[in-house]
Parts: sequence; structure tokens; C-alpha cells
Amino acid sequence: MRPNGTDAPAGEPDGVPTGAACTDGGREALLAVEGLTTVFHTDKETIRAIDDVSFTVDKGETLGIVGESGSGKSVTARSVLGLIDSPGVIESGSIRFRGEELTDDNWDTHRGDISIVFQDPNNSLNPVYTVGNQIRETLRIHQNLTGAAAREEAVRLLESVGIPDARRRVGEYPHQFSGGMKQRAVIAVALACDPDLLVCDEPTTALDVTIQAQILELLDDLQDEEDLAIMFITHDMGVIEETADRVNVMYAGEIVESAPVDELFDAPQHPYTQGLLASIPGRTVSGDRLPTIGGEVPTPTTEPTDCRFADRCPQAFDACERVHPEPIRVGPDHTAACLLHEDGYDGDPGTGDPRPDRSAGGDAVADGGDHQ
Ligand SMILES: Nc1ncnc2c1ncn2[C@@H]1O[C@H](COP(=O)(O)OP(=O)(O)OP(=O)(O)O)[C@@H](O)[C@H]1O
Ligand code: NI
Repeated sequence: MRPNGTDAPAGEPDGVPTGAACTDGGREALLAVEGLTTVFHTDKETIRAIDDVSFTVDKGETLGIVGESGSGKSVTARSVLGLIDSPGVIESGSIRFRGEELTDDNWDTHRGDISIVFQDPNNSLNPVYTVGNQIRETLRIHQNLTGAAAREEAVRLLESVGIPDARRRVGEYPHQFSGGMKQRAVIAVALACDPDLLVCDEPTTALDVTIQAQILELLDDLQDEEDLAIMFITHDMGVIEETADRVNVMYAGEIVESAPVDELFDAPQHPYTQGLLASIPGRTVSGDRLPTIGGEVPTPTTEPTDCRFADRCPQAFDACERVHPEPIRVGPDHTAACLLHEDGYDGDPGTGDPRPDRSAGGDAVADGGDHQ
């Protein structure tokens, strides 16, 4: 959602949703999204920003969401957070948090359970209040903390996100913080809700590489300490490899592949994932030119009747233009929405690969030709 610069929710300059209350967890996934479809009714057309998206996030897990610009990553996050504004609307699907369906009526009671960190810390912090002020306000709303207790907790939170000299800096304004320190402060505000799930929408993209690495490390530490679940959105496969436990690969509003991170990198099953991986510097097998996927993500306006990736896919065959591929199990914990895998998973946990001849890597490309 970066292009139009609307990542900060209107009327919430500190980027922290309001509301409170916690319920106790069951054995169900922390977050379970099923068949979620969010559309934008523009003057010209209806954009199907995310289409029939299903996934879960478990307690303490990092789910990475990756895909090119326009693939629906931010809309997925905003849908889960109840931040879709007109002309957008959740058309269908279910979002359950700790087993409870999120509806217009009860969304507010879960506001503090799910926090979001956006790409640009400048849009998330209010320039006219001190950092400490913004943390304390969130503590008051979400944890009922006020006075000295809130002041101490604000300092503790700044310390926990690695801001040196926190006791002094808590009284400073956002402009007195560097970019990296500002994003740490944003994370501190997000944590002041005491969330179970932290959604990070490209939280390091605006930062330089060294700072980016530090923030990723910080999130990793926080996750261990606080048993946080994290939904991490990025277009950068390198960042995914470092942060995610599981990965959803999105394309044109759909999840085209989902797998544990190691498996996704070792044996990607969808040609789109294979293309994304092939464009990571250092992963190319030969030649000095990075292969990129030609073309760009289409903006879907109708329900899919074909594979939305077909016209960019090096392995496409006739049926890809006629049949919409549904996610198919290709391993114990691995799905791919691609007709190459329509035979599915043979149930052998030893390989996790129904067709070894079509497994990872560009070499599998020629195989698709059989179908023509
Ligand atoms: N407010 C809006 N009005 C109309 N269309 C929208 C709106 N917000 C998002 N979209 C459309 O929804 C689709 C998905 O957008 P989204 O922001 O989720 O992509 P993204 O994967 O987050 O991309 P990026 O990497 O650029 O942030 C795009 O086609 C986009 O144009
Ligand atoms: Ni986005």
C-alpha cells in the first residue's frame, strides 16, 4: 500500500488502534483467516485486492508474507486489523482470533491484541507529543496504566527495544530520534498494547541496511521474550529467509504457495516462488545477470477463471488459461496453487514432494512443456 502513502490509518496518528481487553487462549491457531476476500469499489471498477485468502498464525510464530508490489500483502494485514476503509470492503470470509470470530461488534475488544508497525515511522508517531507521552497514552488505553507506573513502564519498553539512555529519551520528541531509533520507538508503542500478534508491514524498508538488520534482530529477541506471534510483510526474500518460520507467497491477491521457510527455499513448488528466489543476488546458479520475472502483477477485477500468473509463467501450459488453480497439498505442511501439482501430495512424509522431477529450481521449467 505504499504507492499512495496511505499506510497510516486516518485519525490514528500514532498508528495504534484503540480499545482493550484480553481473552484466554485455546488450542486453536491464534489467528485463523479463511476465504478472506477484500475488494475496493472504485469509480471505474471493482478491484479484488485479496481473493479467497486462507492462512493461520500460531502463538509465537513468525508468518512471512512475500510478493511483489500490488500482490495484496498490505490489504491482508489491514483486513486482519479491521482497517479497511471505504471504498474497500471485506466481501466475504472469516477472521478468527483465539477462536472468536472478529465482527464489527467485537473488533474493538481485540484492538490491543493485534498491533501493527508500518514502514515509515514518521507516519506512525505524532510529532507534537513526546515519545513517552505516546507510549503512556497507549498504556492507559490498553493496559489501564497511569501515573508513575505508566512512566516506569514507558522507560522499560524503550529499554526493551534497545533505545539507550531510555530514561532521558522518553521525554524527547520524535524528531530528536534517528530513523532507526524512531522505528524502535514505534515498536515500543505497538508493544504498549501488550499484543499477542504484531503485524509488521515492511517495517525496515525505509531504513538503511545496517539498521534494518538491527531491527530484524530486535523483533527476533522480542518474539523469544514475549512469545509474540509476528506477521511479517516484505517484498524481500532475503528478509523472509532471516525472519519467517512459515511463508505465504502472494500473487495478484492470492496465496500461491505456503510452506515452512526452509522447505520454501529448498524446494519451492510454484513457478512464481521459483522466480522470486532466482532473483535473489547470490542464488543464481550461473551467469552474472539476475533473472527477473518479466511483466508485472495484474490488478484483478473479476473472479479468477484462470491462473493469474499464467502470462508470466515460464512453465505455463494450455490449461493454465482455462482453469483456476486451487491450493493443493504438495507436502505435509506445504501447499501450492499450480496445475503442475494437480496430482497433489502422495502422503510420503519422506520426500514431501509428489513429483521429484518437478521439484525446485529453474531446471524444472522444461517439464511444463509436456502438457502442451
Ligand atoms: N484504497 C485503495 N483503493 C483502491 N485500490 C486499492 C486500495 N488499497 C489497495 N488497493 C489495491 O489492492 C491491491 C493490493 O494492494 P496492497 O497494498 O495490498 O499491495 P502490497 O502487496 O502491499 O504492495 P506493496 O508491496 O506495494 O506495498 C492493489 O491492486 C492496490 O492497487
Ligand atoms: Ni503494502
